[in-house]
Amino acid sequence: MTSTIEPGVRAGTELAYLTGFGNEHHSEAVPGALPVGRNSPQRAPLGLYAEQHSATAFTEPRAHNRRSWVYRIRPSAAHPPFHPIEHPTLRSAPVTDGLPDPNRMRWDPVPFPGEPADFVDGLYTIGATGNVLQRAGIGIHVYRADRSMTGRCFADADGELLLVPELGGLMVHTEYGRLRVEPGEIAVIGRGVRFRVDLLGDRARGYVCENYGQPFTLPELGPIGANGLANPRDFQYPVAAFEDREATVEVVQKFGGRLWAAEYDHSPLDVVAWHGNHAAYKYDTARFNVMGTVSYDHPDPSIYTVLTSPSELSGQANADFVVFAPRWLVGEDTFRPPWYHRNVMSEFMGLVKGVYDAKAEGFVPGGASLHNMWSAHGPDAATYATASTQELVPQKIDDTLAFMFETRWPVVTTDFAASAAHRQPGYDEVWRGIRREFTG
Ligand SMILES: O=C(O)Cc1cc(O)ccc1O
Ligand SMILES: [Fe+2]
Repeated sequence: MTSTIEPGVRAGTELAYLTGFGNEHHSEAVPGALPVGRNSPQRAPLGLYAEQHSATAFTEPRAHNRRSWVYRIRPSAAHPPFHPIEHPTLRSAPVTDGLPDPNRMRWDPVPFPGEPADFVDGLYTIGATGNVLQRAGIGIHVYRADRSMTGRCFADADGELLLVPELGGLMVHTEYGRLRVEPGEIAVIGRGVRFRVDLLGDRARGYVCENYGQPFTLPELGPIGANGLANPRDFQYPVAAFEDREATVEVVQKFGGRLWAAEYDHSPLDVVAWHGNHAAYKYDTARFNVMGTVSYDHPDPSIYTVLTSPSELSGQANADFVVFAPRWLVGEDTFRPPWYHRNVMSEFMGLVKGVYDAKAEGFVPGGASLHNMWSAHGPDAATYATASTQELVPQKIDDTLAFMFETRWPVVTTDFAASAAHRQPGYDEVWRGIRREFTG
């Protein structure tokens, strides 16, 4: 395992978590670091600097408001100028070198870069939608890394980052503390939170939803009731852990669709204590309480929503994160896989492990598919043949995890993803073998 602590670092505490989605959490790595009864005393305890970090406007309703107070060794304001840097495979919306494309698309896993790459180097944009400067839409990326970030931190001012590891575990060191994330788990790094990623193994790969819009929250449950789907208590936030490190650290931030870098003379992961509801968190999808039919028909996949980023149009999400987790299928007189459909929402799918029940082959872990708005899709020919004739005994879908980033806007693919060698040219063929069965 790569070291989780850089030289000269003093980590405040053991790896531990605070539980509860969106709670007013509080944590101090050194006893007495957190002020009591006020956010900004004349002098903060232990010679720390108080700083507010907001993810929502001050005036947003309480139910949506996200902000935290951090108590740090140096205020974030103490930094040199940022200068733009290049990144060959990272793009933002609007994607100007791509085309909105009605074709169904599928890709094999993106190859690892030819040269050593950390989490930031290996980012690769498949597509994006909306407008990064207007805080609407999403970017869809893959990360590929074969080395940890050393002497380097990253922050995204353009969006919060939902990470879906597929290969290899990550230790994510954030300003708010550390998250250890393995495939099967997800992490969300709040907008503007600085972090660096260490690999727990030799290589790591996964998917990223960069959410330019409103922060992810839990979906309403409606008639489901007070419990179910992703339960709030299963979301884990880091305890404070800081780096007291006087050395050159390159801080890279994504701002307005570009990367900017500045050379700090200290680690910005120097928060000794914090309280609030804007941070970073993780969730184990094995905890997802899957709902499904116990009578007939395949339900709409909205019942698999883990997190949603609402848009200003009620019910039409800026982004939904949906998981297809292990579950029992028991529907009677029912075509059990997803039905054939055309959808206003655009559907990007990835696979963490196993086989997805709508695709008998070709959709592989680390691969991806994009079914843009109203593009007709559904089970491949082999899946239809099996599911329309098999005996309908109770069946467990097991050892699998597929997921979907769904958005209300069409996704524009980057030119390099659309023309990539790992794109499957014959994807349409999976539906070609569907036979005419009309008997009327
Ligand atoms: O297209 C897909 O495979 C995703 C999906 C799954 C499902 O169960 C119902 C609808 C849907 O779009
Ligand atoms: Fe679909």
